[in-house]
Amino acid sequence: MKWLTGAQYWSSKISSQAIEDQLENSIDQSVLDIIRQVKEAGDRAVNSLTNQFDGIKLDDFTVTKDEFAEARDQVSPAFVPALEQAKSNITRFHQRQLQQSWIDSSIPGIVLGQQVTPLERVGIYIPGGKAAYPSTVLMNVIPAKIAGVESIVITTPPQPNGKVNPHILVAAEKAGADTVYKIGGAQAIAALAYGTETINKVQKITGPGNAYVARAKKWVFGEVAIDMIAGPSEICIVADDTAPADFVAADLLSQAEHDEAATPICIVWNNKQATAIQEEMERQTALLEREEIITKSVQQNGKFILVEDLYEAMDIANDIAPEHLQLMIENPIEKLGYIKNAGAIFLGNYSPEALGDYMAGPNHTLPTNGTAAFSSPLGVYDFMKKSSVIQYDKQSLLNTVDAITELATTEKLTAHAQAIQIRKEDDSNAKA
Ligand SMILES: NC(=O)c1ccc[n+]([C@@H]2O[C@H](COP(=O)([O-])OP(=O)(O)OC[C@H]3O[C@@H](n4cnc5c(N)ncnc54)[C@H](O)[C@@H]3O)[C@@H](O)[C@H]2O)c1
Ligand SMILES: N[C@H](CO)Cc1c[nH]c[nH+]1
Ligand SMILES: [Zn+2]
Repeated sequence: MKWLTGAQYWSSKISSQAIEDQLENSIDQSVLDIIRQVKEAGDRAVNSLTNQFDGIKLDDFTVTKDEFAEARDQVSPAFVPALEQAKSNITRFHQRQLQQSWIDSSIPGIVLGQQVTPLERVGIYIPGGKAAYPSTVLMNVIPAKIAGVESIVITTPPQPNGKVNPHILVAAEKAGADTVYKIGGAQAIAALAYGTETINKVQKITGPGNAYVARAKKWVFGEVAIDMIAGPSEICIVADDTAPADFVAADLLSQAEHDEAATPICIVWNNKQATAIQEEMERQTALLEREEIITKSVQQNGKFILVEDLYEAMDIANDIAPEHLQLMIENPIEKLGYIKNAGAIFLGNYSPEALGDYMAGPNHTLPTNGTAAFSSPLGVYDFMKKSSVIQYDKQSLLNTVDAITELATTEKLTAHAQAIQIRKEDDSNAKA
């Protein structure tokens, strides 16, 4: 982990941005080339890109019924009840997000309302490069189902044997996805956005992925809707002396293990505490399976930020706007009001991010890379759109003629004024 003071944090932001910009440029070049290939050559391009990036030649990307059946036999007996438990918690939480259409007719002669309609076709990206994420299947498909989306398709990278990870398939089936395609990376995003011979163009793409996936979503936005930029995982822990060093270390490592680009950050105001956490991290890393990935992510992106006090810690956390923020401090709920920017906020020593990743119920698809400053967790609302409803009776319209005419003529839009005036004239003719 890199050690910084609060002052160094604020001044380091400028130089690190330049490095990030360079990185994004090189990823953008590859991503734009991939998108162009898929747009021009459809399935043929998806085929050769899958061969290039996933090392497998596939004739057909669609997961078959036999493959679903095979997957059911491959998962351990304990997996299905664990999945069911998570499904039940995620469903209960997300049902509260369902928005209803409404009609207001409280003003006589006027009906106004908002009609809420589910999207018809959505595509969900499920990461599958360095690890497979059945939990992410639940987190994306369940809100889409609750919203009432008709067609839910999943794309996820094939494994070297040409199959999809069986846990992803079992989760897809349990959550109610319609089709799963074996396509990963930016080529999957392009196929969903523009359609190919095999894949129907969708209306919206949701789901997290690595930097290629995240940038591809950004580039296809406009052709389709996207949920957010959910890229490599981030965890930021604000820890006071009451936080057990081994818990803090374990939580930082839990997100570092996602990939080399994951970012663990710890903000403390006690040097001794930071040293204890660092020692714990080293001890625990050596015992973990994904030691190599963890070490890279910790060395490249990890930070200890040593600040003056809790309030400076919270200022910096707000500035980072992390995907996940853990407040491992005394009485954390009392400080909730200070936190403005975070995808998910975990309070206390017994609410580790891993709880939210799998089981608590709130969504784990969250804005990353500072975008939590202006975006929200994935939810049922991401799978619904709204139409406004307006009905005026004749008298109510006539009551507004002068005001509308004034506004329309101010904008020099006389055809707008005419569309209103014609109804007034119609009324005068009727009376004459
Ligand atoms: N924010 C969230 O909610 C959330 C949830 C789960 C996972 N994640 C993140 O998702 C990410 C998953 O990443 P992953 O890599 O394991 O899986 P992934 O499925 O996102 O990416 C794998 C694909 O990337 C493409 N790819 C790899 N190298 C490439 C290259 N050099 N050029 C072009 N394309 C290339 C390949 O097509 C491959 O199929 C991690 O960063 C993890 O932190 C985020
Ligand atoms: N921490 C990830 C979101 O950044 C979600 C996840 C899935 N599985 C484990 N973790
Ligand atoms: Zn995680």
